[in-house]
Amino acid sequence: MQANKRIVLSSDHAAIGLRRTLVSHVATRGWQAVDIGPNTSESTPYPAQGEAAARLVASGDCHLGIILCGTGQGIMMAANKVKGIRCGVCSDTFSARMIRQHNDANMLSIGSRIVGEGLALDIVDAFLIAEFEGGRHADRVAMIVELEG
Ligand SMILES: O=C[C@H](O)[C@H](O)[C@H](O)COP(=O)(O)O
Repeated sequence: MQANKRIVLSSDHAAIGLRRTLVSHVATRGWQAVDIGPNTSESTPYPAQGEAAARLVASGDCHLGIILCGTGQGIMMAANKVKGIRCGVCSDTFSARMIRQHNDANMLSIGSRIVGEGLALDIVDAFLIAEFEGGRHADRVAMIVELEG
C-alpha cells in the first residue's frame, strides 16, 4: 500500500463521472487524490487537462497520475509532451501492470467511452499495485528519457 502518496486525477468532459468514481476509489487504496476537475459538463479541452495533470507529476508534487477522456488517447498524447512523463492508455489490467513494471509509467490514461466502471477500477488497482522492475528495463526507460533531450 502506497500510504500518503499523492495521485492527480484529471479528465475532459467525456469522463467526469468515471473520474469521480476513481477519485473515491484511489482513496480506499490509501492514496491522496488530487482532483483537478473539471466539475462542469461544459466542453473542456483534453490537452489542457492532460498538461495540468502531467505538470503536477513532472514537478514531483504528485507521485502518479490518472487521466481520462473519451478514448484516453488525446489526453495521453498531451501528457506525454511534458518532460518526464511516461503515460500509457490501458483498456486491460495486463497492460496497466506492465506499463509500471517494464516502462516505469508515471501516468495512466483510460477511455471512458471504451472501458466500463468495473474494469476501470481493476485497471487502476493493477497500475497502483505494480512496481517498476528495473534491471534490463531501466536501460530501455533511460533511452526514452534520452529522447526528451
Ligand atoms: O482523444 C480525445 C477524447 O476522446 C475526447 O474525449 C473526445 O474527442 C471528445 O469528443 P466530444 O467533444 O465529441 O465529446
